Amino acid sequence: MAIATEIHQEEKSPSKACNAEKRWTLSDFDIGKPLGRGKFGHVYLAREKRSNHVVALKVLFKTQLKQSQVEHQLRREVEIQSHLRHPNILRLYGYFYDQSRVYLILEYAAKGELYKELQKCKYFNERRAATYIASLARALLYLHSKHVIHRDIKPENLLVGLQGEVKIADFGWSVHTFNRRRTMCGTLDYLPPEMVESSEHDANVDIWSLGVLCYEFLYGVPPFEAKEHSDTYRRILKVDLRFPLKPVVSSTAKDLISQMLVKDASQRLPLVKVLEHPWIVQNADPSGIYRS
Ligand SMILES: Nc1ncnc2c1ncn2[C@@H]1O[C@H](COP(=O)(O)OP(=O)(O)OP(=O)(O)O)[C@@H](O)[C@H]1O
Repeated sequence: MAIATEIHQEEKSPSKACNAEKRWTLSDFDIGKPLGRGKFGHVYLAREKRSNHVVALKVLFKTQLKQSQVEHQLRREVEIQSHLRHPNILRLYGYFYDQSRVYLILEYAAKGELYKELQKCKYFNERRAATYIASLARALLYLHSKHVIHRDIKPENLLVGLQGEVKIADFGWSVHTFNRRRTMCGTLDYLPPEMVESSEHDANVDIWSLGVLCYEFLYGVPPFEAKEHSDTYRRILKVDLRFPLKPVVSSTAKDLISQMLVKDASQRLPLVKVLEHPWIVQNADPSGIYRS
């Protein structure tokens, strides 16, 4: 399957192909219905005219990007995401811009946002949660092999493809790194202890977030939720992990969560072991697609 970036690249000489993304313009697309809006702009369903490929076109306003000083972050996001190729990572095919806007050409995730599904169901059954967690563990393994740490895994950043496959969609906080990082970022509920303490962190931060996500999938709320931010921080630092009686969750699932939510980052269950954990083996659909 090839969107026109790839088709164009094949048609052009190699030197021109290097700049393939820069040659897109709005007139290359038929614009369809709005898919949603974010902080910095709108997302539309669109079709690339030459290839007929359906995509999601994200339109960002330069003034808003400048005001919020996120141009650097966006550039990093585009640079990282455009090089990734994995079934559980949303493709970024290319980008272009005009005087007032930046356009991102994204893979279309037909089933929309995962957190809406979670809100609808309140919590997922174990087969569904395990299928998503296994897919995400595979996607994170791939990212880490490319020295990319995501740092912001949470339901709001996950989309669902046509077949029901989960896709990591937002790379705003990701970093390409060979070193250990010391930057403070991410959303409170999913912050690992070493990031709360602003100390050095590495790819193991994503294992922590996967543990938080697994808990939220199964219980419908994140594990360290509290009314005050300071209390959430305190609960994270203590790893104040409690499993409610309802909904009923298997002890193997709780075992996996407990092995991912470990304060010492180096002691968290490695992603390869997550995939071998009995709860994943027994519950995850190997196809990565949850069928209700
Ligand atoms: N590739 C996509 N396929 C399908 N729907 C999408 C896609 N990208 C975005 N959307 C929809 O458009 C909405 C807005 O997306 P966008 O990424 O701009 O904002 P956001 O991630 O929700 O918020 P923020 O601006 O805080 O990052 C999403 O919530 C989703 O419903």
